[in-house]
Amino acid sequence: MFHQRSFGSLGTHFVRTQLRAIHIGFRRMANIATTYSDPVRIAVIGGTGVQSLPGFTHVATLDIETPWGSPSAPVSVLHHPSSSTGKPLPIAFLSRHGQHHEYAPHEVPSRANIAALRSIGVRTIIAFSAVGSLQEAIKPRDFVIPNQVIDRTKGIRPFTFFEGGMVAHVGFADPFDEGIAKIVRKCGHSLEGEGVRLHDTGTIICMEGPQFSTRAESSMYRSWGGSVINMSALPEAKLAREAEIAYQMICMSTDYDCWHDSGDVTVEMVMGHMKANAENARRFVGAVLDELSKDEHADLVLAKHLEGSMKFAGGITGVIGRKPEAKKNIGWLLPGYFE
Ligand SMILES: CSC[C@H]1O[C@H](OP(=O)(O)O)[C@H](O)[C@@H]1O
Ligand SMILES: Nc1ncnc2[nH]cnc12
Repeated sequence: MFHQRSFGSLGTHFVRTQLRAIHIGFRRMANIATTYSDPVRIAVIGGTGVQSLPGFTHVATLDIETPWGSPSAPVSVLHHPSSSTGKPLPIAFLSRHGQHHEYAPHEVPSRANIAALRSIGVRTIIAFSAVGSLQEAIKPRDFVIPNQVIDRTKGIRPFTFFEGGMVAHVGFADPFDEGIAKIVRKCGHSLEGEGVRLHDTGTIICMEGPQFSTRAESSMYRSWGGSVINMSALPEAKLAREAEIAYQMICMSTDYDCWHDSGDVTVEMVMGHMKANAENARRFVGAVLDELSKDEHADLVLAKHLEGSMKFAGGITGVIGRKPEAKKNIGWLLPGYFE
């Protein structure tokens, strides 16, 4: 048993190393750059079933190391052919659960993900999530643009950049970005009738997982007014707020969790709906990027409304009390804020 286990882990390491080598080899063969000199302002985080964004021109793959470790995958820089400006719009794409869905929800390195995106200039994130529906009216394959979240994670995920000698308390009354949400809703409605059904608002219950909910929990969440349930909105949205990034989730319903008589949620169910509706998700994100690339949204995309907010939220620790390691890390995330 012992031998089997140690051989197994060596084997896994070997296979991973080989896969990485093959992957880097492909990147070289495909002539994909490993650096990108212009700032990238918009990122898409892909969730379950969205490990890549087909239909965009892949121009660079960035391996970024942060004080909080490596992100869940290399960050891809894609060019979106903007219909409004004519210039290609660079966007970053990051697969939340890794390139092959190897990170469970509680293992996703969210701090590294958000810090890595911020470090290349990202100020707006559109995050995808596969969710269970807690309301009859939200049918499988419907999209929901959430405006609230209830935290049912268990405190086992690192959830702040500010600790170890730098304290911050940032406002989180509205966990998503209403300015970005308005644009996302408008784009979603423009696709209605072409297979997209959209719910303009909703409350996400973000549970710990990785196991799905019990029937009692599912009923309780419904009685709380929850619209949908996932395992990924937090701490991602909180960390984005601390990084002064405008963050909006787009949820796609894949099941009725376990409260409904149509059958309990399974991974097959989630993946089946994600796969069947992938083209709608792609068209949806394309429409959102088209709209965000317009000059009139430049300040919104740059999250000017959040700029500088952490100087005050994070200025609570007296200069003498700031620990060098924490200061160094925060300096990496928000250069020049706390000198
Ligand atoms: C595979 S079902 C549970 C899984 O799906 C959702 O992932 P994501 O939000 O990344 O699309 C949910 O949050 C769970 O992680
Ligand atoms: N029922 C569910 N519970 C939690 N996360 C989910 N993601 C998709 N369906 C889900």
